[in-house]
Amino acid sequence: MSLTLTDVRLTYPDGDRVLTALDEVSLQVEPGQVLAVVGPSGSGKSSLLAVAATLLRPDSGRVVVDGVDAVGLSAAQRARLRLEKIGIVFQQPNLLGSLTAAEQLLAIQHMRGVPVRRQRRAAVEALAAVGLDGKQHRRPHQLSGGERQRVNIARALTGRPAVLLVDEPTAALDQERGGQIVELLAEVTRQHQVATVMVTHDTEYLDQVDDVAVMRDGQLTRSVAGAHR
Ligand SMILES: Nc1ncnc2c1ncn2[C@@H]1O[C@H](COP(=O)(O)OP(=O)(O)OP(=O)(O)O)[C@@H](O)[C@H]1O
Repeated sequence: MSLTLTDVRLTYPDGDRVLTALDEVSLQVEPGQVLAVVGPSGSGKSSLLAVAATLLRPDSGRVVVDGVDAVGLSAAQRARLRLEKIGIVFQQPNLLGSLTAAEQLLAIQHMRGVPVRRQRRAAVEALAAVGLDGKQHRRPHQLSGGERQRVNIARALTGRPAVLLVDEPTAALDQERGGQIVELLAEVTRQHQVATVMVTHDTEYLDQVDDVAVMRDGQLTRSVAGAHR
């Protein structure tokens, strides 16, 4: 249930030249671990998440998700891999406005072909596990920003993914709620034994993660400060 990137190179066309967004990037995240990736704007963090999510195919290198080498797969096979093994938490909780918190989770299960009736109880339990006990009937506008992000995290975990990819989860939150969200991510990572990569600008929460890597000009280096656990 781990995530491994080996010597990943990704370029974008840039006029008559190419821009190297990821320059021989390697990383490994084990089940139950959170790797935080920090770095300046434009350094390649979103590109890294997109490659790890198998949304972008690298020019070269290997991306192995829970033992499956994703680079050689067709688009349809990658879509299935994402559905079965990868949970994604975006910066803005992109919840559907007309659905309740529980229905957000059920909609994903429906897309996976799981009969919805059997899943209702699991959805309520998953929401309780992220601290939303009793709020399963609320629609997004009836939840706070932090609570919406909790629904987002519960939804990403619904399919029991091997890998959780998180993009700036605290960007829309104040410091206290941001800290609580990172704490929750660390907790669910251990409970569900997922391999989590979290891209963040917020360096104040890094004491809660297992490892920190720094992205600069497309190159990823391990930070000394991160190796504290
Ligand atoms: N679709 C694209 N086409 C061309 N260049 C791109 C594309 N997407 C990103 N880039 C460039 O690739 C580099 C890395 O971008 P990326 O979005 O991965 O950085 P980032 O670290 O996530 O930045 P931010 O923190 O601002 O979100 C930047 O120079 C960016 O301009």
